[in-house]
Amino acid sequence: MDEHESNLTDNRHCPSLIRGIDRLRDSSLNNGLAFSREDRQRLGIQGLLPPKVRTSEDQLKHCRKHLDRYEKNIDKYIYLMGLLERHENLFFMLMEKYTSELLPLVYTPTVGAACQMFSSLYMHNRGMYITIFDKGYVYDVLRNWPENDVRAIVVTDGERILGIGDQGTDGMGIPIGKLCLYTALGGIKPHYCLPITLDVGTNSKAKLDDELYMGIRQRRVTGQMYDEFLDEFMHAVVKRFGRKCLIQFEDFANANAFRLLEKYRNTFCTFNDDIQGTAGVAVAGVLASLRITNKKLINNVILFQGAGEANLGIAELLVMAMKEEGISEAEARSKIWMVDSKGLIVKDRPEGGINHHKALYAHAHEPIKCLEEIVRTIKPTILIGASAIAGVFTKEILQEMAKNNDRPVIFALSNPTDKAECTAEEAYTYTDGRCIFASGSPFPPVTYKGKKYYPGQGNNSYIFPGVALGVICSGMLTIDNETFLIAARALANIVDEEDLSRGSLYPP
Ligand SMILES: O=C([O-])CC(=O)C(=O)O
Ligand SMILES: [Mg+2]
Repeated sequence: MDEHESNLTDNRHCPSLIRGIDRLRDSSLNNGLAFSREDRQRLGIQGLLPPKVRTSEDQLKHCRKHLDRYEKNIDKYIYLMGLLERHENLFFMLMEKYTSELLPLVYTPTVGAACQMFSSLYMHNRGMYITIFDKGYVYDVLRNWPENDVRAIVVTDGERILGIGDQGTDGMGIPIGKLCLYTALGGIKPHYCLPITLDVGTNSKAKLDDELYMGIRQRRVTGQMYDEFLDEFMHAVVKRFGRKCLIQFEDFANANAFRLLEKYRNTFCTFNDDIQGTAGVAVAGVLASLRITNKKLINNVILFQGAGEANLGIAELLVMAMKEEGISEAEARSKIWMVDSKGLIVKDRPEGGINHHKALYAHAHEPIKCLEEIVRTIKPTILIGASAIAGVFTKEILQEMAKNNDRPVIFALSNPTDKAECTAEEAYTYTDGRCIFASGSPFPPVTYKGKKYYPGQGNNSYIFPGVALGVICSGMLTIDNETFLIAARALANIVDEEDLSRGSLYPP
């Protein structure tokens, strides 16, 4: 085996059997100009490449230069995805070398913009598209995937991509991006990973009206037909790839996300990243913040703006963590308040709209609509937003948080960047530099009154690649919620004093 065949590509086929132009066309076996003269002779690729033989180091330098030529992030995304298609190993070497710089290009926030224009960017296939018209034949479609040893699938139906809503089939950018992180951060071999979009239609008028749109051109199928399709998919995955194949649900709409998790969590190897992965990262951030506020978790009052997948998932995990500090479930829930589109969630709210997940946090209180008034009344120590309402944490709200707390904890978790509840700069400025801030999408450091603050990125990317690696390595057949509390504690424990003193609740 030549020196550039990294362990990413092994145990799949016998490398020396794939020769000539096929060798260059297989992204997982291509070494580009790093093929040595001997390799070129031996593999029948002499003359198919320019004469220069480059070291991996030189290849990385070349990629870096190439990448830097692009000004717009979306163009960098296109370049990087092209590199992945041509030369997988080099792509992942680049990701490893420049992780923090490249993550926002391959993943959030750029991937959001990519999904919005995915059909018009389309150049090459990656992953599988299974449509509602394949109902009855999902297993046969899965048989078309050329790899037999798939260990993990990230699947979306594209209905709630980040905070930007229904993207239909174009939501595919998300499973692709998530699985890039499986390899780049979790070290999971690329050929173990399969991104899948289930296309049941889209309710996005922009997509339906776009003549370049690649998905099926109809409104979303719902109800029994949708459920049967999902059920067929789950069973087809097990039949095709085995019971241990991990299925990560990503960016499904709220009701389906909760319903499908309940339905499958005890019988399939599955988790929902938006509910459980986000919970893991947010709880890790909260646990790390306690080292700054010098409080026990149970001595906090936590207010959630938004009562969707992310916040309800975080709340559940916080309840679990508080119970471990010795209080009852009821007591733990009493410390958590939620706000949805109709205002503070309270018992017997006249407007109703409280499903059974939200009802767990509906306390006896006067109804209040306005978030500012809610913050003034409830006096939270921790304020967490995941409602995709940009700017909902106003100057007044941030000032109120600073008035009531020495070190207010403020998380603006919505993605991508332009959906954040407030910017890092707003958070530090309006709390006079005292807040402990984290956001879902990355913000650059902020200098306020001469001090530089480094906001942490409370994104589930700290959780899902590691959880997936653990699940795959241990052969777990189901994944309980405790897994995510363990992950949260593990993450909080590697936040060191230097991170905290820089204002960051997460490691770099
Ligand atoms: O993808 C991300 O950056 C985090 C996430 O799961 C979401 O916002 O849906
Ligand atoms: Mg997501």
